Amino acid sequence: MQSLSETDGLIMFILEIYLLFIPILGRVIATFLCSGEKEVDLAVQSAKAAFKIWRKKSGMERSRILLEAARIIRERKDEIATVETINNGKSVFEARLDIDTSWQCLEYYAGLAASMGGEHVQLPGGSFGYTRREPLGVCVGIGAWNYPFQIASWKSAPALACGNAMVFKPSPFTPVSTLLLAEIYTEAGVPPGLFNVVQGGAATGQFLCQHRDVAKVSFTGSVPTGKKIMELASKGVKPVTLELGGKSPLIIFSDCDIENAVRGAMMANFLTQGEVCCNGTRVFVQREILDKFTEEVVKQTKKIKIGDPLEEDTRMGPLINRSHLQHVLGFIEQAKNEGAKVLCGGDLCVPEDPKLKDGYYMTPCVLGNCKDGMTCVKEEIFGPVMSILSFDTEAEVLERANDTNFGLAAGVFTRDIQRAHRVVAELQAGVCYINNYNVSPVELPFGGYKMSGFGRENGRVTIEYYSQLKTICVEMGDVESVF
Ligand SMILES: NC(=O)c1ccc[n+]([C@@H]2O[C@H](COP(=O)([O-])OP(=O)(O)OC[C@H]3O[C@@H](n4cnc5c(N)ncnc54)[C@H](O)[C@@H]3O)[C@@H](O)[C@H]2O)c1
Ligand SMILES: C[N+](C)(C)CCCC=O
Repeated sequence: MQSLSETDGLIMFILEIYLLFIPILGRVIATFLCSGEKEVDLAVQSAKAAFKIWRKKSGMERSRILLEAARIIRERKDEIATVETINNGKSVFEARLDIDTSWQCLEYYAGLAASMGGEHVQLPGGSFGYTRREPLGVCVGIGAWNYPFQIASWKSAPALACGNAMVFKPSPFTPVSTLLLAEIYTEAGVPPGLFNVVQGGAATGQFLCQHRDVAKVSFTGSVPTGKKIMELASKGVKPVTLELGGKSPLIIFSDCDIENAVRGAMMANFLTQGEVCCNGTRVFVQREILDKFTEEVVKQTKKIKIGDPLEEDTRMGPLINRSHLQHVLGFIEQAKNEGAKVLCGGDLCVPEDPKLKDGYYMTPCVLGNCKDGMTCVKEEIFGPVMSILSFDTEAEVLERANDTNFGLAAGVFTRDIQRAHRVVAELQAGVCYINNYNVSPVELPFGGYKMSGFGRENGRVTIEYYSQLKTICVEMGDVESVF
């Protein structure tokens, strides 16, 4: 049974049922049963049975099934995006981009599945050794609510390509779209139970992390929860991947293409209502262009169309829930008290359409006159709030940009190619963008430095996080015993 403290007042746990509120309308659309210890065990056991079949398949066989799943996702893209929008609140325009990076991820790992292998090493006297890259077993994926379908795809695609099974727990705020992914994998031909979904909050997550038949935990969420997951997993000496929060710097030098820098800053702050882990929310602008940049960014921010995210031209929908909305507005109040200036937005927004009156909408906010010590500059807000800071020199901005416990992402806008590479080499962040922000080609690894986590998603390297290496030593002569 879930404890009431986890409900945040939004999803009300009544015995083992919870009520799902949708952000667009601010009302209940469904009820769900939470998975308890028994259901978690059933899911793990069925994944374990499927793993026995799946691990024996060749890479080519796994590849074909993943490609089929990718094809079905592409075919059902609009439907999945609509479900994601209803559940999360992000604009359907953006949700479609999330679905694109999901099927692309499946295609990418389908492409790698057949070429995963070990190496052969010649030893003296004709003896030799070789390595086998083997799956881990039943892996657990635990997701956040901001990119529900994408997170489940980014975790399951490499896991399955490597021959693992996965039990996935989405956030209880966004339980729906992951079920479509499970349905699609089944339709594509994975053995029943290979990708299982359990529903619930912290308690369900804990059962998963503690289960003795779970080989690995891949987690996306906040730093405090990440620490708990690491502690739980350590008891079973299970490897973990942690994709955690951030407070990333975006550095705009005065020699940049200013129109692109403004577009980049908007991409870095306002996707998914600002509820993005890698957002570049500390926008450092070189003093010579501070006024021009700020004026343009405020002008563009005021133009963002807020409203029903299912409408084609809407670019900002509601935040995930009421308590998060209040949390974000609280940061803006505090920023004002600490001396920041609200240049636009930062207010509750009631769209004209009466059916949206109870939704969780706010106007995107740009804060000026920000200083390094302010709370809005130090803490992850996870809402549509951009903090603008000025700087004078490269050395100074690098020091200030790195002065944080987070290290997920960073960006730099400049026309000086030497400076761009010099600066990113010094930035303490797992993902750095030059002259763009928040694009996510699945061919490139994604993940953080410092307290933003470790392990990676996407890219070739992620194979290493979902497999283990076995060494086989083969003797071709007689045993030379020392005894
Ligand atoms: N680095 C990334 O790739 C990435 C991506 C998306 C979101 N995030 C981060 O996620 C956070 C927002 O998401 P959130 O509010 O859903 O995070 P959260 O940490 O509250 O919850 C994440 C998931 O963990 C589960 N959970 C909570 N307590 C648990 C416990 N004790 N044991 C096991 N599972 C538990 C939740 O039910 C949910 O499924 C932000 O900090 C954001 O930066 C990071
Ligand atoms: C697709 N983005 C924008 C890079 C976001 C990745 C997941 C972070 O929350």
